[in-house]
This record gives sequence, C-alpha cells and structure tokens, in this order.
Amino acid sequence: MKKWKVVSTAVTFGKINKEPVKRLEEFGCEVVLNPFGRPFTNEEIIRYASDADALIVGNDKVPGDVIKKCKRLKIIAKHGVGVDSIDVKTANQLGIVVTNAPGTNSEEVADLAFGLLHMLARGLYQANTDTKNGKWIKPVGISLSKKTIGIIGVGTIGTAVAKRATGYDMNILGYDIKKNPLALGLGVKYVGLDELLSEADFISLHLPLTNDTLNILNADKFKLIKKGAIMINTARSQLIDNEALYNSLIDGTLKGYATDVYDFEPPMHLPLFDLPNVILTPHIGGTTVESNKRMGNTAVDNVIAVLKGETPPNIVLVD
Ligand SMILES: NC(=O)C1=CN([C@@H]2O[C@H](COP(=O)(O)OP(=O)(O)OC[C@H]3O[C@@H](n4cnc5c(N)ncnc54)[C@H](O)[C@@H]3O)[C@@H](O)[C@H]2O)C=CC1
Ligand SMILES: O=C(O)C(=O)COP(=O)(O)O
Repeated sequence: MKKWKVVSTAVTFGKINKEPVKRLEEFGCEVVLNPFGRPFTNEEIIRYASDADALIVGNDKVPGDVIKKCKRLKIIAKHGVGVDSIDVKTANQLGIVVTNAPGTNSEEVADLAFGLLHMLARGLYQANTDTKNGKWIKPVGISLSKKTIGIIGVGTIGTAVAKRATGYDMNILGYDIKKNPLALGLGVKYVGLDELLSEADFISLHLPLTNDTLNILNADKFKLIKKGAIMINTARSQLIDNEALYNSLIDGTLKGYATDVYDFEPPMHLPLFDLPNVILTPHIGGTTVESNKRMGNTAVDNVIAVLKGETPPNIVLVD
C-alpha cells in the first residue's frame, strides 16, 4: 500500500518522459496517469481524485464544486503555467495549495508563435497542400523583416517572442501592466493597447486569462487593428471576442489568424475553422520533449514539497 495517491489529468505528464513519475513512485506515491488523451471532465476528476492527495492538471477545468469533492487533496499542481482553469480561491479557502511551473515552456511557446507567423505570412500550409497535390502555385507572401510586431503581455513568453523578433530587425511594441527589464534591454517600446493595435503588422498574445484580461480584444479594439495585420494566439482564446475575430477575418482587417487555444478543448467545429486564412494547432505551444521534462519535474517538485509538509517553490495565490 502506497502512502499517497497522485492523479494526473495532464495529457502528456508521464507519457513523453517517465522521470517525474519515477520520482513520485520512489517517494512512495501511487501514480495514476491520464488514460483518455484529452482533458478530464468534472465527473472524471471526481471519480479519479476523490481519494487523491495530489492532482497534477493540464488545461482541464477544475471548478470549486469539483475541488470540494476531493476531500484528501493537499495540492493542485499545474503542469504548465496558466491557472485560469482552476478555482484557486476555493482551493486556497479549503487549505489546498495551487502551484504552477513558470518558465518551463516559454521558449517553446515563443517558437510556436513565430512558426505560426511564418505559416501565415508565407502561405505555407496551402503551399504544402498544393505542392503535394501536384499543383505548382507560388503564394506571394509578406516579409517578416523590419516589420512592427505588437506583443500583448510582455512576461516570460512575451519576452522570448521579443528576443526572436530582434533577429528579424523588427520594431517591437509591447503592452503590459508592468515593464520588464529584460524586454526593455531587447528594445521593446511599451505603448498603450490602442496604439499597439493600430501600428502592429503582427500581433502576438501572451497575457494570462484573468478577470481583467477576459475579452480584452473586444469588438471596439478590433476596430483599431491595422488593416492586413496577422494575429497569433498561443495564450488563451477567451482573451478575444469570437464574433469580432470572425468578422475581422472576413472583412480583411486581419490577413490571417493562428490559434493554439480554444474556449473548450478539444474544441467543437467553429465557423472560424472553415476560413482559409486561419491556422489551428491542438494546444501544443508548451509541449516538446525537453519542456515536457521541465514541466513534469517542476510539478513533481511542488507535489513532493507539499507531501513532505514543506512550502512548495511555485505557489499561486489569488489577488
Ligand atoms: N499555448 C500554450 O501551450 C501555453 C500557453 N500559455 C499561456 O501564456 C500565458 C503567459 O505565460 P507567461 O509569459 O509564462 O506568463 P508571465 O506571468 O510570465 O507573463 C504574463 C504577463 O502578462 C502581464 N499581465 C497580466 N495581467 C495583465 C493585464 N491585465 N494587462 C496587461 N498585462 C498583464 C504580466 O504583467 C506579465 O508580464 C499563460 O498564462 C498561459 O495562459 C503558457 C504556456 C503554454
Ligand atoms: O502552460 C500552460 O499554461 C499551457 O497552456 C500548457 O498547456 P496544457 O495545460 O499542458 O494543455
């Protein structure tokens, strides 16, 4: 009989790299991994974790009423950064610690953002499909070099995006509630959101989803976007008004949009999916072999600390 039970709902935890699971087992934990290959439903979390001491989560929605039914829980450890899907307040009120894994996947998300930007700027998806189908059609794209990029949320990932943008000699605009010294060192010019939207050729979103950022790009903000801009969303879909986004892609305000994130994951088919100037990926921004190991080990550092009765390194508190 193991001393503790740890349930992971995070799709990739323990699947790509076994080291974090081994560490938990050696510490005396029974570890249950995600058998579904998708986020857990609320009922599944309760079924699997009602007798668990620790829950390691991906992007699963973990509301307060679910947390309340997991009576033994001591920690909810996010296998990643964003904790918007967890009711942190209720967890804290119940004495359950919530942690995340900051900085473990930032370079990877920035890589994806730039990859998606390339795909849209040069029409790579269509070019690949056409060439494989024997069609010799050359898309005439737009250059990235010397353009203006607007980074909304200049934290760890936003700064990694800025670092890449310097290699393209881009003019880099940033919007954030605080100034990041690393970003300033990279030449990021902080501006208001309205100015960023009206000047940027490329817009990349890197804000956390909070009460303050929910729908931050609403219909009024879409009216300010420079015509023909490209928008990349590897942050959270709820930052954007879906209808305004769709209309902007139809009327040419946006030349293209790429997203890694959805209101519900996996998403149902959305009208957006039928547009040729939209590129979709299945929430893979933070996932590579290397980052998976970092995220897993950081989640486990936090779980083991709590099970030992120590303060974990990456506590998340509500404002
Ligand atoms: N697609 C994916 O797989 C991944 C997505 N993410 C998403 O990216 C987000 C950002 O991640 P990091 O850069 O690591 O987080 P971070 O905490 O380092 O950076 C967030 C930045 O947003 C700023 N911010 C917060 N509230 C704001 C507001 N109301 N107005 C303006 N600025 C505000 C903060 O000051 C900070 O500079 C995560 O919260 C998560 O939602 C993170 C990792 C992987
Ligand atoms: O680190 C984050 O916030 C992420 O979005 C990572 O994605 P996941 O939670 O692993 O689906």
